[in-house]
Amino acid sequence: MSYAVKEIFLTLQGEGAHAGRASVFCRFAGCNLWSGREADRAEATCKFCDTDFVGTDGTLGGRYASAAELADTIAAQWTASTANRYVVLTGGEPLLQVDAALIEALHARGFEIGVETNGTIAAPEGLDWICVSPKGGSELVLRRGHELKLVYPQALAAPETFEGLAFERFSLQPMDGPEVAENTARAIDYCLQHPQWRLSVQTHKSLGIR
Ligand SMILES: C[S@@+](CC[C@H](N)C(=O)[O-])C[C@H]1O[C@@H](n2cnc3c(N)ncnc32)[C@H](O)[C@@H]1O
Ligand SMILES: Nc1nc2[nH]cc(C(=O)O)c2c(=O)[nH]1
Ligand code: SF4
Ligand SMILES: [Mg+2]
Repeated sequence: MSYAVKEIFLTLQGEGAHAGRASVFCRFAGCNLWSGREADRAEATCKFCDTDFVGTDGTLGGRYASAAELADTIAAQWTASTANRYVVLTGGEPLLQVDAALIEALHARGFEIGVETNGTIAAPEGLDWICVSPKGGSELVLRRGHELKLVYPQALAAPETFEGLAFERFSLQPMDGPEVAENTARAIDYCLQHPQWRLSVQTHKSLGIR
């Protein structure tokens, strides 16, 4: 299988339970909940996306012909010693493309594998940290995992809907956009009143890193 990748870069995980962790990000092209074109945003299932995942024109973007080729490119971005290697597979929607061959190739190179997913597609075996971020109006297929990270507020996805699911960690992430200040205040209030949830701020944005 070949892989369509938008960009690959080394940064700190900015969000959720692993915030602050050195990570190679592999952003796959394409998503099943939005075309990525502004003209289609109003009709998309997911309308608030903060990411350009269209095409393969980003840093180290391209079509990778094999799992080994993609895993080698990811490994080449890791500048530290081989200890604590961590890769975050994101997108776009990574589970449209991530398969057993890629998981095996990344593990063989010493990586722990995290994934950021919208939860609408079943996950292959072997992922080390599955972070599910449900989108109102879509069907949630991944109903257990390591982290559930809800962008807040969403009209069709109240936190109460998810609080009984089998996740180790529940993160509430203020929706970025024109109302981020108000969304952040509301998320803080929600976490104070519902301590099952922990606030996830997008630290990379305030730090000015990718
Ligand atoms: C760009 S998505 C890619 C992975 C996957 N498609 C998903 O939605 O989880 C990465 C993360 O950014 C979050 N996100 C996207 N747009 C956001 C926004 N405007 N404000 C806050 N978080 C956002 C998503 O919910 C997800 O947790
Ligand atoms: N630093 C940083 N952390 C992130 N965590 C999740 C991201 C994503 O777009 O999936 C992201 C991202 O784009 N940058
Ligand atoms: S599901 Fe993820 S990648 Fe797709 S449009 Fe929504 S936030 Fe963006
Ligand atoms: Mg992002």
